[in-house]
Amino acid sequence: MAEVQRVTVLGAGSWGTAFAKVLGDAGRDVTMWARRPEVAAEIRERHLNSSYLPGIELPERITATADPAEALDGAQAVVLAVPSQTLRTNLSEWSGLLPPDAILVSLAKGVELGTLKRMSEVIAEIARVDDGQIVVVSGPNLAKEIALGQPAAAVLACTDHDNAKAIQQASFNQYFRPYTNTDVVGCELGGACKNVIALSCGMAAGLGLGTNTTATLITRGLAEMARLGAKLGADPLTFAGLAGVGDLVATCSSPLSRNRTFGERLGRGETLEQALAATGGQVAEGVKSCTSIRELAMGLGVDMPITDAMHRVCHEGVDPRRAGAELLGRSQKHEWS
Ligand SMILES: NC(=O)c1ccc[n+]([C@@H]2O[C@H](COP(=O)([O-])OP(=O)(O)OC[C@H]3O[C@@H](n4cnc5c(N)ncnc54)[C@H](O)[C@@H]3O)[C@@H](O)[C@H]2O)c1
Ligand SMILES: O=P(O)(O)OC[C@H](O)CO
Repeated sequence: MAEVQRVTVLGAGSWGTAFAKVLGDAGRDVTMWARRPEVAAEIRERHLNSSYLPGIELPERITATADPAEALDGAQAVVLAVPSQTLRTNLSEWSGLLPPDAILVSLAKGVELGTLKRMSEVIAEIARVDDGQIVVVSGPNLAKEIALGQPAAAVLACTDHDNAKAIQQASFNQYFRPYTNTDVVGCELGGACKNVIALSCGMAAGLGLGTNTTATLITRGLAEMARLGAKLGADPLTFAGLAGVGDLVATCSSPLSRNRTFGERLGRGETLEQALAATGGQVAEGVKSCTSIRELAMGLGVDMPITDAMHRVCHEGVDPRRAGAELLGRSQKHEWS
């Protein structure tokens, strides 16, 4: 297994920047690509990214540029840290610049609208690489907490165990503990589905509901993501791990979660447009993934009632209170049917 020392992070948003810090604190040489030249300059010259992680000092070994060719030169691993729905377009622009043997690391948690592909499937298609060259990062990783150096674990999923190990070696440090996993399907579905469930938990909070409701949504959310995973060949154990329960608990309960916050605004009566405006341009993936995951599930005959409800609230104008009442009014069933 070759040691990974030179890493490029494409995307300087919240998680891209926090993950770059993880790598820098693990002793790697990191070059970030930022879409806005002023963000690149601030990272390079002042070791700050005040637009996304105000007050966080970045390691001196992180540099940044707005030129993707410069960023990718000599990279042994390339971290893709852009939103799910723009990954295809972003990567199409970069694919000719990727060093051929570089391990591609996916941070995005979503399912592509239209194609219904997971992120590693989009990467394999656009970068024309074997799936063993793609490592998926998932788990309870709220960017701000990680950037503050608060302890957290993550999963690095790859069909090629050596490549997962290489990124594990490159990223573990005093506060970040990554585990390897070979269940790419389960880890990606967990990461995408939990965003939708976090929307529902936020919505419940916005409606003034308490902990029993949150726990019910988390647990039944877990049941519906596990049903989808089973149909797509995921390992059921994955959903009991960091990419399943772990990420659900973090995202569904933290006020730092963009998805939970978005749902809370809808629950309080804001419109989709008002909630979108309040994100300040940061991505709440569940708002789009509720539609793609619902379509994926429907095509496979998998029942995902909470995801369906979130789609109808976000995109069909259904009132959150009515969506809640309809969820409760469905026909009675066995817990595991
Ligand atoms: N923030 C977190 O705590 C966190 C943790 C784990 C996973 N993730 C996932 O990582 C992915 C990236 O999240 P983030 O928090 O860094 O998002 P963000 O919204 O904070 O940043 C997105 C970055 O992508 C760039 N970008 C490039 N092309 C873009 C385009 N066409 N439209 C919009 N942005 C574009 C933006 O400039 C920005 O630097 C998401 O899928 C998210 O679910 C986020
Ligand atoms: O802020 P959110 O809702 O995008 O969630 C961030 C991470 O995915 C938590 O693991």
